[in-house]
Amino acid sequence: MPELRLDHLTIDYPARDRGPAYRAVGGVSLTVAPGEFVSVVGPSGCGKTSLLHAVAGLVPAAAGTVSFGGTPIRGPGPERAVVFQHASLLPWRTVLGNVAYGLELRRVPRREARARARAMVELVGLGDAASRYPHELSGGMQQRVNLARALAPEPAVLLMDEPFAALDAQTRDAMQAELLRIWAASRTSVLFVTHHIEEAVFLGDRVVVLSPGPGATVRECVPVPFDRPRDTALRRTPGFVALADHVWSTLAGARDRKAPHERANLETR
Ligand SMILES: Nc1ncnc2c1ncn2[C@@H]1O[C@H](COP(=O)(O)OP(=O)(O)OP(=O)(O)O)[C@@H](O)[C@H]1O
Repeated sequence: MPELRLDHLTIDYPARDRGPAYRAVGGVSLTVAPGEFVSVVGPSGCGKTSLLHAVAGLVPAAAGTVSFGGTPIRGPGPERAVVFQHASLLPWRTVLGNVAYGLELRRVPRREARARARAMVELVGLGDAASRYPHELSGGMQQRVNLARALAPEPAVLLMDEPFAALDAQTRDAMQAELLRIWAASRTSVLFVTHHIEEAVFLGDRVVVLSPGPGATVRECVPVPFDRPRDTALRRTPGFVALADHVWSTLAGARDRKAPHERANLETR
């Protein structure tokens, strides 16, 4: 199975006037093994989304490379699927129709597309809502459809950009547990960008902490040693709290530990 590799990835944005380009990402090296779940955190504006977009093939590398299975990535490809924060479903299509849509675009025969879409809709727990329209769904249900739509073409890598940021805390917790269940069943690799440290630790095999921009680099790669499957009760264990605290300290670059309310302020934009 091929691995995703970022090798000294550098991302520049051209200046609006004649000034120098803005270096958002300044040489990030990272590998994501087949089936691995890697979380990415970093200070606001450090270049997390830019990094994800470069892996998706939506933003070019100014220097360095992104490759999948040894082949350089130069644009979007079917082996990589992106899940954004907002589901952006087609309002005139049902849940099933939305999930089948991407397959139909890829010229998968309609019957097969519907069968595969049906399986994905079941996988994300929306079997009973397959014929509903997006406006009849809660935010959490819409994100499940978004996830099913991304998974339907059976990508090798799932690129997720704060997919649960717009959800309330309870739904977010439920969706994290759901994502782990779905990931375990699909065994895709996941690169997951989030502002939320507990989320990064709960989900990931590793948490990659980026430094502040401009020119963000990897400050630390923190292994997450907790067994799987992970239960939501894990979040309350001393080991989890200590690891989340370590990630937070690394992110803040601070030696002192801040009070939880200060930490919450840092995690939100
Ligand atoms: N298309 C663009 N043109 C110019 N500058 C951009 C563009 N996209 C992003 N940037 C800049 O690059 C930097 C990194 O942005 P990016 O959105 O990747 O960071 P982020 O870590 O995902 O941000 P946040 O934490 O706020 O979600 C920011 O300073 C941003 O203003």
